[in-house]
This record gives sequence, C-alpha cells and structure tokens, in this order.
Amino acid sequence: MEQIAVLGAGSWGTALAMVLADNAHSVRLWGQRPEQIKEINEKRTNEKYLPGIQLPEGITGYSSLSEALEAIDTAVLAVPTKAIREVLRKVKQCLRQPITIVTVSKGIEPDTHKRISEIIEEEMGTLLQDVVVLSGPSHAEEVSLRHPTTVTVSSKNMTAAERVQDLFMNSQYFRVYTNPDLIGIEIGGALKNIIALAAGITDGLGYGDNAKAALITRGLAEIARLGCALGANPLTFSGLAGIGDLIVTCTSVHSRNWRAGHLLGKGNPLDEVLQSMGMVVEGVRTTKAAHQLAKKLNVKMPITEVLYDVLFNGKDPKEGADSLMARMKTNEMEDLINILEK
Ligand SMILES: NC(=O)C1=CN([C@@H]2O[C@H](COP(=O)(O)OP(=O)(O)OC[C@H]3O[C@@H](n4cnc5c(N)ncnc54)[C@H](OP(=O)(O)O)[C@@H]3O)[C@@H](O)[C@H]2O)C=CC1
Ligand SMILES: O=C(CO)COP(=O)(O)O
Repeated sequence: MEQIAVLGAGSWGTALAMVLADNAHSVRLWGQRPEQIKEINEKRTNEKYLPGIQLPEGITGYSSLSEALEAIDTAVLAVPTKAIREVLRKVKQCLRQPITIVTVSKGIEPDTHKRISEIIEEEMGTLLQDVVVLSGPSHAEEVSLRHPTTVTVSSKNMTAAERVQDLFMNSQYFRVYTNPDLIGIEIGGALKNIIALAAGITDGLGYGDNAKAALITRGLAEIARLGCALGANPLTFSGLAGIGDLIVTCTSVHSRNWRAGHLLGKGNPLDEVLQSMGMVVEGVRTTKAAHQLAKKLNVKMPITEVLYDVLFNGKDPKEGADSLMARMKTNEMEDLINILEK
C-alpha cells in the first residue's frame, strides 16, 4: 500500500483516485476549491464531476497542496493542459524531495508544441524522479461505475512505467498495459480529441455512421502522419492510445469533445458551447497546436485544417464537411506505404 497524491479533483482525477483506493492505496485528492473538498470528505461525493457516485473511504480530500504532497513519492497530475504549468510551479514550492509524476492529461501546448511529459520535465527540473504517461479509452464516468476499462502507460524509464502499471492495475475493472513509445502514446491521446470534435460536428449536422467511420479512419491516418513525423512508432496508433481512444471519444455521449462538436454542428457559437460544457474540452486548444505543427513539419492534416477554420476562422461547419469531400482524389494507403518504406 502506498500514499499517492492525485492533483485535480475533476472527473478524471476523481475516477483515478477511486481506482487507486480500490487497490488499497491511501489517496490524497487535491482540489483548489475548499467547498468541494469539504463535500468529498463529509458527503463522500463529487457531484459536479461524477454525479451519483459514492467515493471509497481510501480517498481523503485536501485543499492544501503542501499537505497533499507531504512525504509522497508519486503524484497523479489530472488538471486540464492549460493549467499544468501553473499547478507544477505551485507543486515545486511544496516539495523537499523529487517525485514521480503520472500525467493523465491529453493535449499539446500551442506555440511551444510540447507534449505534456516535456512540459513536466521542463517545469520540474531536478524535483522530477520520473514522468509516466497514462492514456487510453477511458471515460471517467464509466471508470467510476467500475466498468471494464483498458489503458496504457509509458515512460522514458519503463521500470517507472511498470511500477505505475502495478499501482493502477485492478483485475476486476482496470487493466493497464505498457508501451515504450512515449511519443506515440502522448500524440494519440492528444490528437484524438480533434477528430472527436469533428465527429460531433458531423453528428450535429445530421450525418450518419458512414461519415463517422470515415472520420475515425481518415482521422487515424492524419494522427499517425503527424505522430510519425514527430518520431512515434506507427504501430502504436493501432493500440489503445490510438484507435482505441479514437473510437471511444468519437462514439460516446460521455465525450466532452464529441458533445462540444455536436453543439457546434447544430449551429451554436464556440464561446457559448465552451461556456455551457462546465468541463474541459481539450480538442480546441490541441487543434491550434496541431495546426501549427502540421504547417511547421509539412504534414497533411485535412480534417485538422478544416476544424481549425471552423473553430477559429468562422467557417460554416457544413461547408467544412463539404470541402473535405471535394478534395483531390488520392490513394488511401499512400502515406502508410511511405512510412513503412522509411
Ligand atoms: N474525463 C475523462 O474521462 C478523461 C479526461 N482525461 C484528461 O484529463 C485531464 C483533466 O480532465 P478532467 O478531469 O476530465 O477535467 P474536468 O473539467 O472534469 O476537471 C478539471 C479539474 O481541474 C481543476 N483545475 C482547472 N484549472 C485548475 C487550476 N488552474 N489549478 C488547479 N486546478 C485546476 C478543476 O478545478 P475546479 O473544479 O475548481 O475548476 C477540476 O478539478 C484533461 O486533459 C482530459 O483530457 C483523460 C482521460 C479521461
Ligand atoms: O479522453 C477521454 C476518454 O478516453 C475523455 O474524452 P473527453 O475529454 O472528450 O471527454
């Protein structure tokens, strides 16, 4: 049994805290709002993020970050990507010893184009023992119901990844694999949110399963193109953090990215959609980063390009979908052949 801090008491941080508590670990769940922590400790609920769920006794809520981090070896970082640098700067001030950070957030930073593990390395410096990425098809709502779920962990140090695999592995409902392709795991998890937004839009426009299957398949092709240009192993995209997460996010009403896309497809403006969600929609920020990266690396990402115009340049979603269908004819396998020949 270990003492583990989970930083971020949103849907994913709370669901992962439940997995760790079910595995008999003692979990310190840190959140920035004292009234939410009071609810967690007194009512054993987190109604805003996981309505109707009873939290196990092994979770204790903390509103003091230094108390949550006192004498711990491992912290799970579960805040939206745009808050990561701010939270890590506070974490550093509280630490006296290097720790292992398990990152579960999905995104790429606009402008720097850094993956989350790279941001953590940069911010933490010598106070970082190891960084381990946990990713895969895993809606918090279903994990909190203890429905069967599979994820993958990766790290530059696979011994650290295996330790995190052991911490989270629960033979009843949470199965954890390892994969040494850190870049592929992070890129798959980040970019699937772009495609989920697009899938929500086509559903909002009233298109059917053919359009959805096309987006998932061609979305995977452009995720793999960018991932491979960044050094990922193409096989990773056929795994849990690739096609697995793409399927779960593009086809589930639990997905905030899909839901936001659905509202956009119905004609609602982006700012109103984001305000109405009440939870993070990572795909919007990641679309900006991927659009920049695709230009920089000269990688074709037609779905990302069109979504960028819909989100940031006022393009009509229906015109966006039409423009994807009107593209020049091409060979479906061209890019795969190029990748395999390299
Ligand atoms: N939900 C899911 O099913 C999954 C989510 N993820 C990823 O996990 C990450 C977190 O997502 P999720 O938990 O769903 O997001 P939510 O929107 O459900 O919760 C976000 C949490 O982060 C906190 N937070 C936001 N900004 C700050 C800040 N500046 N300082 C401290 N805390 C902050 C929020 O606090 P407050 O309530 O006070 O605003 C809240 O507790 C995302 O990158 C997401 O892509 C990955 C897999 C599954
Ligand atoms: O990453 C997720 C499932 O694996 C959650 O997706 P959303 O952020 O779209 O809800």
